[in-house]
Amino acid sequence: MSSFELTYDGANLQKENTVLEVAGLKKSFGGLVVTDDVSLAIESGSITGMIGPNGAGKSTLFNQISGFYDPDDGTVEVNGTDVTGKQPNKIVQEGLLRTFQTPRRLEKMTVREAMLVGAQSQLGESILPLWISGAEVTREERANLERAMELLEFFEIDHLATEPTTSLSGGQMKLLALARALMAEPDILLLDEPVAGINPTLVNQIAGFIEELNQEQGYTFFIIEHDIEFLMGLAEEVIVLNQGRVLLEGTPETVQSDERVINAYLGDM
Ligand SMILES: Nc1ncnc2c1ncn2[C@@H]1O[C@H](COP(=O)(O)OP(=O)(O)OP(=O)(O)O)[C@@H](O)[C@H]1O
Repeated sequence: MSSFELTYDGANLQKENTVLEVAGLKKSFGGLVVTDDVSLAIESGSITGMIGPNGAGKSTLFNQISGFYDPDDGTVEVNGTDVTGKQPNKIVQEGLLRTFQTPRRLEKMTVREAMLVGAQSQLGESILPLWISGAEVTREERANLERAMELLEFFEIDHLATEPTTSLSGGQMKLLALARALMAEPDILLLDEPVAGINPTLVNQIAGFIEELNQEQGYTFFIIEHDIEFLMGLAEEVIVLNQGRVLLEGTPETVQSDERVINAYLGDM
């Protein structure tokens, strides 16, 4: 595995050790209550998992935290700043970014271009390089290009840099989604099913990447995943969501042996 130097400085950290704090988040669609009074806190430098049955409200919760949905009630704080109801790119600027279950294919772009456009849309800034914008390449653009290539190397997809994103496999798209997310240098990354539908070798490889990013570079992760082995191997803390509510929060051992969790979720697997 190649390494890359991270310019992460934790500058956004203000509140003691808490990078994300969610209080009383509620969201309904029509008459359906999807998240119901969800409160949780994520410590800086941790890996936290979230499990729960299909339709429990996990992705909806991530959408509210990251600004893709407006909560009906409740608050979201990132690094001590209230970001409730803010646009996703503003929340990225505060240090929180989410990935999606199904990454976009980014038609007509090469992998390298997708990295740079990713950073642009995530940060709401123009960082398009010369070959896209025709403008003079600034020092910042050069730095972004360098970081893009370092990240592609880290995820071992640098050989695909000039390939169209449409030629990537599902697993390679998952790696690209992670690499693009890191362009923004978020303090906390919310990953929505980062290993769904990919082969076991790549699942292990992605677990290794996440572990390295967490342990050696200090990134905080909050991960939704149905692959229990993957999640329990990575997370120190697991939150169980059931019918829009937090059923339980605890270590992987506590959660896996809890009868309510087995009945509501694990028993079906
Ligand atoms: N934009 C929306 N409009 C209407 N209903 C929605 C919307 N988004 C989510 N829902 C509904 O909210 C419920 C929870 O969906 P959500 O995707 O959050 O569940 P989940 O726990 O992530 O499930 P899964 O594990 O299957 O991905 C579902 O019944 C879903 O149909």
